[in-house]
Amino acid sequence: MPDRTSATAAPAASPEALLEVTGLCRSFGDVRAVDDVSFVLPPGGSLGIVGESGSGKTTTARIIVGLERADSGTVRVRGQAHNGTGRGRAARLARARRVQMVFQDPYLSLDPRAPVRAVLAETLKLHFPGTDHDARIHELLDQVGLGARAADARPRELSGGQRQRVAIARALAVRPEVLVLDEAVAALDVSVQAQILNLLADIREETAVGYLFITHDLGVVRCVTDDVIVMRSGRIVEAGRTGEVLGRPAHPYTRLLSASVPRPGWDPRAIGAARRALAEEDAAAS
Ligand SMILES: Nc1ncnc2c1ncn2[C@@H]1O[C@H](COP(=O)(O)OP(=O)(O)OP(=O)(O)O)[C@@H](O)[C@H]1O
Repeated sequence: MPDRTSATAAPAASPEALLEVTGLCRSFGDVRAVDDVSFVLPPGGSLGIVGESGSGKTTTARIIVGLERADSGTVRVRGQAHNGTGRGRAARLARARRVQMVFQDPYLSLDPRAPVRAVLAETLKLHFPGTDHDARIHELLDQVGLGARAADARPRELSGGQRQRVAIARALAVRPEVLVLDEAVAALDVSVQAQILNLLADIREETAVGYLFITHDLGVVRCVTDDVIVMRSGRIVEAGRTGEVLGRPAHPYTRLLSASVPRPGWDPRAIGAARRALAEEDAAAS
């Protein structure tokens, strides 16, 4: 089996990195939510973070966008420190221009009563005050496949997929370098999910924005990421090229995640076997 566990535990400092996370740690009481997490996202790359519920994916994402503080470790965007210092308004806006986040539920992140035009204008005014934003609003709607008519709709009048397009447009409004997508398609039905994933692939090609995809869905990871890290109990247990990690998982935990996905010819007993292998590995490690 390939050893993919040590390569990412301490990535070499890379002048080419778009996003570089090094030795990130965060505990809540006794819970080590994020435990020495390090990875590199290259410019225009797409990296998936997978793991079961509670493995530390969201806490990692929240630290990267500045919604949560780290106990230790660094986050750098194009070599510049992105966490820790600079809590003032200007520093917060500068951080937001570099890294934006799209959440699972656009209902919670969008004001349901504000027309889409106002949602986008608010973000544009905040980051680019004193300019006329009409043309940019139409450009953004076009970019996410919504017609100009959507500008006057309120989020509650839109479908789930359309709302998520608005949330993506709002994130793109500041021309971020990194987009963190936290279970961004999990609430959508599969056909709409596919449309949004296609849209995100097109946007990456057009803009060279880098993606950090937080998801528990290995199908999503397979579709839209180049590289993946697998988290368990706050730690990275495996990392590498997505096709290789999912095609030939090296760690018993990754094998368990993979065995848990129903597919043609799938035998649910594989889950039991994978669980036993993981328990054996845990026992040997303790
Ligand atoms: N604000 C908090 N206070 C206390 N514990 C927290 C807090 N945020 C996260 N945790 C704990 O940290 C661990 C990691 O949580 P996190 O949400 O990062 O995992 P996750 O992999 O994103 O899970 P999910 O897929 O369910 O969102 C969990 O044990 C969680 O209960």
